[in-house]
Amino acid sequence: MPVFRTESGHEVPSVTADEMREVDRVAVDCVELGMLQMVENAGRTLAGIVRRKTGEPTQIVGRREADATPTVIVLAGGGGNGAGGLCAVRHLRNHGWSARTLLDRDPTDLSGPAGRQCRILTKSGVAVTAATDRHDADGSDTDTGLTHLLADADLVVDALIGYGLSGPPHGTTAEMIDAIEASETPVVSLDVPSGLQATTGETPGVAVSADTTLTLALPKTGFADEADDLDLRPAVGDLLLADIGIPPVVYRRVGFGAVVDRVEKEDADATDDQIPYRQPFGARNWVRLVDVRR
Ligand SMILES: NC(=O)C1=CN([C@@H]2O[C@H](COP(=O)(O)OP(=O)(O)OC[C@H]3O[C@@H](n4cnc5c(N)ncnc54)[C@H](O)[C@@H]3O)[C@@H](O)[C@H]2O)[C@H](O)CC1
Ligand SMILES: [K+]
Repeated sequence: MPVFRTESGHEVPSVTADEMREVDRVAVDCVELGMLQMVENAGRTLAGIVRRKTGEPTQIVGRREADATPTVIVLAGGGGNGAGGLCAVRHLRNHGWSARTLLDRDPTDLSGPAGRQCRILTKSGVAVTAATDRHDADGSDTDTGLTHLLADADLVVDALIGYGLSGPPHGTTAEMIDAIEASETPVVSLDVPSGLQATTGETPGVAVSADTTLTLALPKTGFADEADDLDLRPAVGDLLLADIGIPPVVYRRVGFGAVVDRVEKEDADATDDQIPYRQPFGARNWVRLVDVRR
């Protein structure tokens, strides 16, 4: 199991998609942390990273006028990953960023956390549309029109698919991944670059090549390439880890991870509440992961 390291040398164990699902389950069932709370923490941190990357509305230099508003396009799917993207749109707009979102499906097809985040946006007067609903002046199809839209943006957020990828991306989702790949606009992927298997790092079909990946709670095993001396996969880009508020006792209950084991051995008599699993975040709610060891 690859162990990731922060810039200051703090070690963070990685998880497979199934282990992450188990962390989620324990967080919800045993600690009563709500899925929507975790989504909110993910979306808010994502918005913060996007703001850092695009600059204050009055401070942008280079591509735009000094007083321009940064434009961010969030491409969102229908699962937990899309929910985080929709949440980030709200936080970006609250801070004055021009953020809009396009879904890989009709908004009426959303349920669960994505449905809730979508309703919060629409009830706040923010339009949420399917990428296929776009009617471009030049009559171009979804794929081409979307590529133009992305090219005009300052940053694209990829919140289409996270650790829930099942088989090669298909339909509108695959077209949206193609459009991201065809544009040269910087991409921030939420949790996992869409199309990449979180556990193995394989790409069964089209996949996003991210400039930055903001992964949630713990890094995923597939981010390190077993065949290439555990190097970070280039498709992950700059790897950041977000704190989504999961308390250490959840990781202990799930009972995985070399780092967790080692900490337990050092403090074998500690009770659940005392296990000193050291969160790597320090004073911030995200941290950069720079390398990996076995
Ligand atoms: N503790 C956490 O880590 C939390 C993670 N969160 C986020 O939730 C996702 C996982 O959510 P889930 O709903 O299980 O799956 P996804 O959103 O990744 O994907 C489901 C979504 O994708 C579609 N889909 C799957 N495969 C394909 C395909 N081959 N082609 C097209 N579409 C596909 C599927 O139909 C669904 O719509 C995790 O990654 C985090 O981002 C939360 O923030 C809560 C806590
Ligand atoms: K994603």
